[in-house]
Amino acid sequence: MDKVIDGKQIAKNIREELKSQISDQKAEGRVPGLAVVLVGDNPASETYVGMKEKAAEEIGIHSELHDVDSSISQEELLNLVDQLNNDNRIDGILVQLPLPDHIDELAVIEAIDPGKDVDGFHPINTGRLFSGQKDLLRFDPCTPLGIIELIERKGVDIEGKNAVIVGRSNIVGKPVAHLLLERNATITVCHSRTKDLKAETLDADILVAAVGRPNFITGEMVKEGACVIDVGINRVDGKLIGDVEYDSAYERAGAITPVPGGVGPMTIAMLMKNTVKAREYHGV
Ligand SMILES: Nc1nc(=O)c2c([nH]1)NC[C@@H]1CN(c3ccc(C(=O)N[C@@H](CCC(=O)O)C(=O)O)cc3)C=[N+]21
Repeated sequence: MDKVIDGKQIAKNIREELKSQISDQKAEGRVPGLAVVLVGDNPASETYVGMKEKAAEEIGIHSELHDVDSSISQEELLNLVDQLNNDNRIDGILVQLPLPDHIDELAVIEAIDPGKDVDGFHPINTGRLFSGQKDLLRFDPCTPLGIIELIERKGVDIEGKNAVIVGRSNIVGKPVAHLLLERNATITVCHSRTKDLKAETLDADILVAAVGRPNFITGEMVKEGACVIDVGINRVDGKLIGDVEYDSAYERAGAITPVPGGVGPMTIAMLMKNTVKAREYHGV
């Protein structure tokens, strides 16, 4: 089988699966609704938000963009979130990050109704993930969820494997560690103070690179046959470069995600999945 994990294709398959669920929801009386809040005019954010809207519309999710000026006050933004919390047509709320410096990101995230937090960033949702709560409604963050889907749909078994995560961010490193742990991997989380990074990564059956540094993980740091997931999206001279030096890592890996076309499209597919899940929870 091909070593390359085709995130673009897998994301497309998932969107197809969601499409039929959404048409059932429509027949039931209401399609899912997603509100995307974009503050200011960061070009990267505009691109991502555009991709999210396009994906939503394509599969029949009602999506609405709330594009507000960067001068919006924190209070006004919290009011907008509150208005969306109380809007029955809206199942999912996404506030595109990063936010301008004068706004307290955490305060905005905490203002989102946890039942509409399709990003999975609210402390209720991260708390339920970190405590292994499976019975109550829980939204897991989209990029980590996409990583798990890529691994599983490639047919790589997670149970009992050594999973090494490089990077400890709240949006990728920490949550993906918990998702892997929940599937009985043995996890190691590495970061800038890790003493011997190469020794750790060479032990990885599953290696997740989420550091935000172009070509940081080289082939000689990859264990023979490992499943390598590259979460990096670094723009270098107008080109997208991952955190993994692809060519050298490809030689050693058993499976590997490209950048672009790996994790990125899955993040968006999982946002759609969480929105459909939110609609299921809210009912008609
Ligand atoms: N509240 C919030 N939720 C997010 O999920 C969120 C966010 N804020 N802020 C920014 C990051 C980044 N992010 C990406 C989504 C898709 C691609 C993606 O599809 N990338 C394509 C390439 C796209 C291109 O060419 O630029 C790929 O990797 O193939 C990348 C990055 C979501 N984020």
